[in-house]
Amino acid sequence: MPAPPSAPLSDTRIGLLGAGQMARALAAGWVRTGLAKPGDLIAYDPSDAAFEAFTASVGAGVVRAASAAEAAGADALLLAIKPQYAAEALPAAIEGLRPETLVVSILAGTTLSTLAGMLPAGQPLVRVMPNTPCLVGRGASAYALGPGVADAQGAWVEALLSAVGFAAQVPEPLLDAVTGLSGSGPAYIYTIIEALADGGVRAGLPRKLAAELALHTVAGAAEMVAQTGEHPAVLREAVSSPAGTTIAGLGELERRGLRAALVEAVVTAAERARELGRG
Ligand SMILES: NC(=O)C1=CN([C@@H]2O[C@H](COP(=O)(O)OP(=O)(O)OC[C@H]3O[C@@H](n4cnc5c(N)ncnc54)[C@H](OP(=O)(O)O)[C@@H]3O)[C@@H](O)[C@H]2O)C=CC1
Ligand SMILES: O=C(O)[C@@H]1CCC=N1
Repeated sequence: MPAPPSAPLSDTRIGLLGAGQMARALAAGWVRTGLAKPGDLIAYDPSDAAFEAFTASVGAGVVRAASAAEAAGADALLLAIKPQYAAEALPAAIEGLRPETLVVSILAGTTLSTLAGMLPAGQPLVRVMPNTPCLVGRGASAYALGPGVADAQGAWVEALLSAVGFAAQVPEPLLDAVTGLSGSGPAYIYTIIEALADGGVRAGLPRKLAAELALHTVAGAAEMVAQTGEHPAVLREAVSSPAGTTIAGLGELERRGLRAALVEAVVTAAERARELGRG
């Protein structure tokens, strides 16, 4: 099997080191969009439960590697373990790596330079920060190319990420901020959806209806920003009648600091990514 990117995406075998939440979201997204077949994916994860969940999401036919080295023998290797385990897990994978194998890391905080120090000299390496909505084709990912990566390999990564959502190439120092915003961001939005639904219930709505209205309100508002191209403030003003309900609700959000809380959440998560990178 030729190494990426000379092979068509669909003919490239992708090894995965770690088959947990994020590996599952990416792999299932690739299969869902027809970019990969389950049999193209060879995953190593010591956890039976994680591998079973991986197979259930991605599809029958995914290959369970018996060792990290076996997964690393694919055409590209996705590093999808926790950053804290990298130093311990990578030596076993390196035994199976070929010099041309493209290593794609999604480890929060772990820099290209740290990873390169753990891999054979000259190993092509890309650092990516995806997010779990890749599972449904609505991911938001950013990536930075390592020094030895050919343009065509960068294009391969861009295609891999674009298949499951938005993707942007960035200078590596921005990736910790990306982690704080879009990597962790789905969790902030799930919290907002949950809280809106709770508010609906407090205001008297049945729980199921409140949950549906909260979900569709968030999805619809995001789609309005995407489709109209308007600044969110313009769209917010269009909802806010003078002396109306919305301005009363917004006042409460300002008093209770929602805006500042979200800003600080992103900044604090980005700082945590930097801390993880320092080991
Ligand atoms: N979850 C997210 O939203 C995002 C996560 N990331 C990054 O993705 C990476 C994975 O995160 P996530 O998927 O959430 O984590 P998970 O814990 O869900 O997945 C990691 C998996 O790796 C397994 N594992 C542990 N040791 C090894 C090993 N030596 N070899 C192979 N597999 C091993 C774990 O098993 P066990 O549980 O038994 O230890 C677990 O099943 C992290 O580096 C994270 O920073 C990036 C973007 C978003
Ligand atoms: O919480 C974490 O560390 C990972 C990285 C980005 C999202 N989840």
